[in-house]
Amino acid sequence: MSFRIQPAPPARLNRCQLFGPGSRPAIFEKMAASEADVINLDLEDSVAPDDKDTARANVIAAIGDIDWGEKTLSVRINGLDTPYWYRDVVEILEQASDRIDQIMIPKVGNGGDLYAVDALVTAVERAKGRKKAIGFEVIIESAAGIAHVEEIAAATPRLQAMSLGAADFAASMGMATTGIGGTQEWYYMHREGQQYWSDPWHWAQAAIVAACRTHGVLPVDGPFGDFSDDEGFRAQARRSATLGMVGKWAIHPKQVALSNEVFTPSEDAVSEAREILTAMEEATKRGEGATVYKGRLVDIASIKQAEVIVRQAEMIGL
Ligand SMILES: CC(=O)SCCNC(=O)CCNC(=O)[C@H](O)C(C)(C)COP(=O)(O)OP(=O)(O)OC[C@H]1O[C@@H](n2cnc3c(N)ncnc32)[C@H](O)[C@@H]1OP(=O)(O)O
Ligand SMILES: O=CC(=O)O
Ligand SMILES: [Mg+2]
Repeated sequence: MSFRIQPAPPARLNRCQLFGPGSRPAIFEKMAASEADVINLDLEDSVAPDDKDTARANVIAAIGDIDWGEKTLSVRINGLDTPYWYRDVVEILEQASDRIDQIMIPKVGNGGDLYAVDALVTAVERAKGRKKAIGFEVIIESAAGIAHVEEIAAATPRLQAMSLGAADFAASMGMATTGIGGTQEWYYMHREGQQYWSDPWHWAQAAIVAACRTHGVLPVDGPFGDFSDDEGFRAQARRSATLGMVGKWAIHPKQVALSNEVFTPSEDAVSEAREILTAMEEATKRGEGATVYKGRLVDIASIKQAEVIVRQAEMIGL
């Protein structure tokens, strides 16, 4: 309980973030033509060390040269524990066109990491007279990141979105898996000869959602590595949506439609939400705070739940 009003996150679509290596410019036009709401041109882990400079140059050129439409355009820079990151920030902000919307900072461990990047970004923006302030998005993908998740969410007004990076997260936590996201073979309960799989990502996702919602940041689920497993992707994305996340990464173009499908409310969900709002309007006129809709309780909290879905539908134009 608090007298403070929960801040609204940025009012933009973030159902799918499509990634592509900055060292592979042949796919940039395909990324731009995709149905993803956000494009992440990667300078980090999908780019080999010897290709870092070329990838950076490719990305700087592509930001201005390619028609990215209405998409949010983001570049994932290298981590603060590498020799590359400062050059990523400086060269992008000195040389790339204003079309870039965000930089994504991987492996953040505390609020101080964002302070450092913010200081550098602010200095370059001022020096170059850049009019459009760049936004930040971060990846929580380490033990330190999840331990300081709320501090990170509160660290800078530039922060727009926060993703869970299942691959690095698993490595940092020492998890016994090489799978990127999704069901993990050993994470099960056993009862009467049956195995019941549980969700090892749940607690980290819930912590991210809570930190994000407290500070008006968009919570996003990261990669699902097995791009041949559509049902696995769908199940992971549905769990994320149920927990309050607004979208998911695609590390292959075939995952874009799956992510958009899950994070776009269905016609039935939208009409039900609208009906709940109507039922509550009528209840309010009768002086009631609670009423019955399709045999179940709806009350003032139901208005807020329904509004989440209706707002989402309105943004998408449904
Ligand atoms: C853990 C993390 O950090 S995840 C984030 C970082 N990782 C990444 O960015 C990886 C992004 N994905 C990729 O690099 C690639 O999709 C790979 C390596 C997984 C697979 O690449 P390919 O072997 O070329 O895939 P595939 O042959 O199935 O591609 C099918 C088509 O999609 C295109 N394509 C492949 N990846 C992408 C992409 N990310 N965006 C747009 N188009 C793509 C291919 O060019 C090909 O196009 P075509 O039909 O016109 O020839
Ligand atoms: O960067 C993403 C991850 O899963 O690691
Ligand atoms: Mg990572």
